[in-house]
Amino acid sequence: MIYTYLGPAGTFTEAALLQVPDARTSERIPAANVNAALEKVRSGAADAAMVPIENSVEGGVSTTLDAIATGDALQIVTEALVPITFVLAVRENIDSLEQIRTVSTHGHAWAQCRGWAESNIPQAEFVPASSTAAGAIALLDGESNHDAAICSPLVAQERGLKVLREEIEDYKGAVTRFILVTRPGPIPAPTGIDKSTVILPLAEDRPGALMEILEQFVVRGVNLSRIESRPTGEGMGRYFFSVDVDGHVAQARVADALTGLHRVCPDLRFLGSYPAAAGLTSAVDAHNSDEAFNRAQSWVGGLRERLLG
Ligand SMILES: O=C(O)C(=O)C[C@]1(C(=O)O)C=C[C@@H](O)C=C1
Repeated sequence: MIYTYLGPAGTFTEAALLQVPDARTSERIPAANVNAALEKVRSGAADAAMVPIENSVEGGVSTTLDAIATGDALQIVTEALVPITFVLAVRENIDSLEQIRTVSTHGHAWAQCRGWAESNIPQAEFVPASSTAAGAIALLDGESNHDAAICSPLVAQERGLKVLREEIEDYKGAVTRFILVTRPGPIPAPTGIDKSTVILPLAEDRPGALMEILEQFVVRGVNLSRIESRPTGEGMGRYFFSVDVDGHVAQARVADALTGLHRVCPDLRFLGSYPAAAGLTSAVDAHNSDEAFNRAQSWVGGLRERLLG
C-alpha cells in the first residue's frame, strides 16, 4: 500500500494516518493540499489518502467535502478521530507575545484559536498556511518571515521550535475527524458499528425537496450523524447535501433508504460504508431490523407471485 496525506510530516492528518494499522510500515507520501492528495489516489500514484473532513469546533472541511463530491468517484474505507490541541511556536528572536506581528497556520486551526489570538496577540496578522505543520516548519526557513505559528505540540517538539504558549485552543477537547479514501473497490464488511456517506444533489429547487430526501431516512429509522449543504458552484441557490448515516449498506434499512433516495435523487453518489471510529448509540426499532425488512419483502413477493399472466 502507498498512502498519501495532507502534509508535510507533522500535520494532524499524519497523526490520523498513523492510526491505520499498516500505515507505519508502508510508504507515506505527503501532499501539498487535500486536492493533491486525492489526485494521487485518482491517478494511481497512491492507493489511499487520509484527509480531514470535519472538526468539532469549526465544522466541515469544505475542500474535502467538495473534492469527494465531484470528479472521478472515490470511496471512504475508514475514518479516524484525532484530539486537537495547539501551541504557539515562535522564531528564536521572539521572547514575548507583544513582539509577534504575523502568525501563520492552517485556516481551520486559526478558526479554533481565534478567541485566544484576539485576546493575546490582537496586533498579529494571520498568514494562511497549507497546513499547521507547513506554517510551523516555515519558522525555520530564512525565506518566509512570519514571527509565529499555531501548530501541534508534536511538530514543535520534533522540529525543536521555541514554544511560547501551550493549549491555546478556544475549546478544550476539540476533535477532528479524518477519512481514508481509495478508488472505488470492495466495501468493508459490516462491523456492527458502521457509517455510510452519501452525496445528494438537489435536482430542483422546490418546496419539500429536502423533506423528500430526509423522509427516506426517517421512515426506515436511519439516524443521520452529519448533514451539510454545499454550493454546487453552478449558481446562487444550487446545493448538494453531504450526509453521514449510522449503518451499513449491508443492513436492510440502509439499503432500502438508498433505494428510495435513488428514486428521488438519481444522481446521488454513494461514498461508502465503513467502520465508525467511535461507538454509535442509536438503537434500531424492531420494525426497522433486517428480519422485519426480509419478512415484509417475502410477504410482498408472495402477493406478486399470485399475479395473473
Ligand atoms: O494542518 C493540519 O495539521 C491538518 O491536518 C489540517 C487540519 C484541518 O483541516 O482541520 C486538521 C486538524 C486541525 O483541525 C487543523 C487543521
